[in-house]
Amino acid sequence: YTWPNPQLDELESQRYDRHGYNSRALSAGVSPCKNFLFGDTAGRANAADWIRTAYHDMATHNIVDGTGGLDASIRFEEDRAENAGDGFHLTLLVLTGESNRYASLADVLALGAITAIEQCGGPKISFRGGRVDATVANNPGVPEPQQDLASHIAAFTRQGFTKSEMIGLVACGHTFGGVQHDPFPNIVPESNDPNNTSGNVRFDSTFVTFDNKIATEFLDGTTGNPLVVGPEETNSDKRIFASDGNVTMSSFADAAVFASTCADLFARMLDTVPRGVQLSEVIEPLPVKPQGVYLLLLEDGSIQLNGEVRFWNTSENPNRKIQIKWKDRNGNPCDGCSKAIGHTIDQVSTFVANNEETTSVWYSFNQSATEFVTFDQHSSISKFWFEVDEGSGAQVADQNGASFEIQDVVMLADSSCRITSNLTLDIAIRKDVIPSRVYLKADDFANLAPFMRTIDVPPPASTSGGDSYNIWSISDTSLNRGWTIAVDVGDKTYETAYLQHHVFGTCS
Ligand code: HEM
Repeated sequence: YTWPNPQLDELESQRYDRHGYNSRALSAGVSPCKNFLFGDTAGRANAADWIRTAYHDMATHNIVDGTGGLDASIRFEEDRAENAGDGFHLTLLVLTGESNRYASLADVLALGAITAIEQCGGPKISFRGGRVDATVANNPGVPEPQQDLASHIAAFTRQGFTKSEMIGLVACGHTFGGVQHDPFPNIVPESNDPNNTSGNVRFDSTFVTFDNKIATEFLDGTTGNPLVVGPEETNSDKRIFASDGNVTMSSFADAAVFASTCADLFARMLDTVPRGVQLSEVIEPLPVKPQGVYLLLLEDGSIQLNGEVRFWNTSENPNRKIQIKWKDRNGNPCDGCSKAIGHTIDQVSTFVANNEETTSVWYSFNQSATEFVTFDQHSSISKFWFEVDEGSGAQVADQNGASFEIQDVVMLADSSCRITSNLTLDIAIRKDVIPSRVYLKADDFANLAPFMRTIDVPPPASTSGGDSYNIWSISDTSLNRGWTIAVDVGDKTYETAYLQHHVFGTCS
């Protein structure tokens, strides 16, 4: 995709910015893989809960009528017997906080599962974005261990999976985690282990690692999987795994076959959404990605460009020099529209999948850079790009000629300020446009899922702000999550970058 695309930019960041500089929160929840944020560390793991939650959320899908699928409806379904245990509740507690207007809770549930799998030894999984959060529960239909094989085959057929895909998906899921005593006392006896108060009995000997031991231990008879060696009535894994004469499970003795089969099945599981929901293309990392880019109208009348840029799959090079270059408001090249941008050795991040690490380096054109990028408000900016010199001549990084576009119709003025939670926003709007509406778009939450409110900004009593801009002002105490400022002009909407952590001075 082409930057800027606020939704895909945000999903790309949550998907790929895992460790180190500018890392997002999901990976911390499963680092290390045995991490469990709610006490009892030996028996449970967030990684297992996040994967199980994604499956149970999806498992209501009906391929015939198109209802159900990965849509975060699990939050209305937690009290059903088929959703026994507190894993869903605990998962939602963590993952809700990562959702926002661009990343639905359902997208974050998918990302949580992908992060857990990829980071804990699993293969890279294709991720598409655009899931829509349900507002009510779906029909029940998550398989339960005491049900017979015929009903499990029927349940997976309804979800869109064949019998061998059912065997695969159960094995891929059950390479993580286990069964706890509390929700399943008939399957797992009470535990006296002070380190494992949930009494969790694991599906395989490596319960926080993606590997094919779920299959090899089943095949060689050493498995302790409580859904294989437990009471016959609830041995659903035993019935499922053996349902094709062990053909599928035997193929998983080859670790590469297991990994590639699981990569496909997990991706299909996560892409199972209610009919009518349109998912994006598979989101790949942008090779050169600006982030947090915004314009600020300063009190001296100049405009400041703030932001950072990530160079994917790149390592440190002390000889590297990077320039940001830009064109003026009218798309014309301009003298002096070029500046060296800054980097320090802590501006490095990493991403893990397939047991391989990818390194990225970041450069800044903001407070942490040596100097700000500023320009005159009359000439302003319309697009920018980078020139990267690794020591052997400059290469252009401009999205294959498209450059990185930025609008200058609306931006925050530096005179904006705060008194505790009361923000006074001074909004600079270009004088040569006639806005039909100026409003804030503010993120909010209902039933653990994000939604957007709008707050209209009243027109200014008098005009000010220099030759090119008028200042509109509003005070608001409710902007405690992400927000943008939008301006409707004709049938176009201009919108600022998504502001969340902007630092305001205190109002005088
Ligand atoms: C017939 C189908 C299935 C049945 C009957 C089944 C049953 C169960 C049961 C009884 C538990 C124990 C839950 C607890 O004690 O908290 C469990 C855990 C788990 N299941 Fe399944 N499952 C099935 C399919 C799947 C699939 C398709 C996936 C994912 C692809 C999956 C992923 C998990 C994970 C990761 C756990 C571990 C949770 C933890 O340790 O907290 N399951 N399953």
